[in-house]
Amino acid sequence: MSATDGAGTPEHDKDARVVQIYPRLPLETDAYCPLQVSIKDTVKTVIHNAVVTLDLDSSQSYSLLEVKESSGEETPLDDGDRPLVRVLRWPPETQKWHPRSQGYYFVLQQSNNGAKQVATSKEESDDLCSLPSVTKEAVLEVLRQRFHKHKIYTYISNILVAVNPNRFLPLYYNPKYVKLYKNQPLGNLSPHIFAIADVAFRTMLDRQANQCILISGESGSGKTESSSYLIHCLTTLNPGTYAGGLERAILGAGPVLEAFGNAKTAENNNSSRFGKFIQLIYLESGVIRGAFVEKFLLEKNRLVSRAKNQRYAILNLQIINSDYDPNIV
Ligand SMILES: Nc1ncnc2c1ncn2[C@@H]1O[C@H](COP(=O)(O)OP(=O)(O)OP(=O)(O)O)[C@@H](O)[C@H]1O
Repeated sequence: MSATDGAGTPEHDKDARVVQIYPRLPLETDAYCPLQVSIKDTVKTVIHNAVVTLDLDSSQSYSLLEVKESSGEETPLDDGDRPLVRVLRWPPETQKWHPRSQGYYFVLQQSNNGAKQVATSKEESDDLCSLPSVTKEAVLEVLRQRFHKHKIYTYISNILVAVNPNRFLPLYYNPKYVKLYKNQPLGNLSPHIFAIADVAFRTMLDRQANQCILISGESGSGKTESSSYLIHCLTTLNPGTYAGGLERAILGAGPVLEAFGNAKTAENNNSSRFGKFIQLIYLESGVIRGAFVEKFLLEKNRLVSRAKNQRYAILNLQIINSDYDPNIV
């Protein structure tokens, strides 16, 4: 087996298949590694085989990410996961060789490449309150240095500052971090949005009192994205909650609201032109019963008119650009 430029169409026998693994190395390359994988092979075995096949530095550690959609969302796999089991859940046409542009492949990434280094140990700069002098320059410099180390979160006491990375950092949001931050006092580990969710959840249970998380920032800073991560964490903290379904239902309401209330702006391609108040309703035991999403301050004028260099709301724009006949409805 060897790394190829992806032109070949590997064969497979009935007990094993050839899966497409694309290495993400410090030097960008189009090479890929077609690897024969059996149903029993774990991620650890597959990584080992890929590293040998691609002649990579075996003293480094690597991780394997599953990419399903062509949009490129990457799911980090655990060492014990079995890649072929995942492949068998993909559409049949993607289970044999197909162009990378269609999605459905694996990425092999060096663990120190990007967000794998979500160091969970504490650092002095984790909390801006510990700076010897708190000036605007010092604060910005610390945030900048942390950002370059892929540390997008920083505390100011019990406030979390999130810097928008403008790209998906898969390993930052690995489900294992929900478990890691569970029942940890704030500040015990490196700053993370899951720590905020966990503290709110625990305080609600301990005090049997409502808790509120306020997300604020300028347009495009990542408020909507952060609220999704919070909901993901809050719906998975209690094992009694059927997390997947509820999380899907709450987050699934987002695109519908966004069709009416979002518009492309200079700052954000999908800017929310309304505020959102999301309530998660819990039983005393901490099991979620449901959720309310309330909208406020909708920029209604965008539905009927637009200022210079501004766009209509997404749905209006689609209606305007389509062959839609208003007499039909
Ligand atoms: N934590 C994150 N990880 C990866 N990408 C992010 C993150 N936060 C924000 N982004 C990126 O930045 C874009 C803008 O973020 P988002 O829509 O959440 O901003 P916002 O503060 O809600 O903006 P607005 O106020 O205009 O609605 C997102 O579409 C996403 O691509």
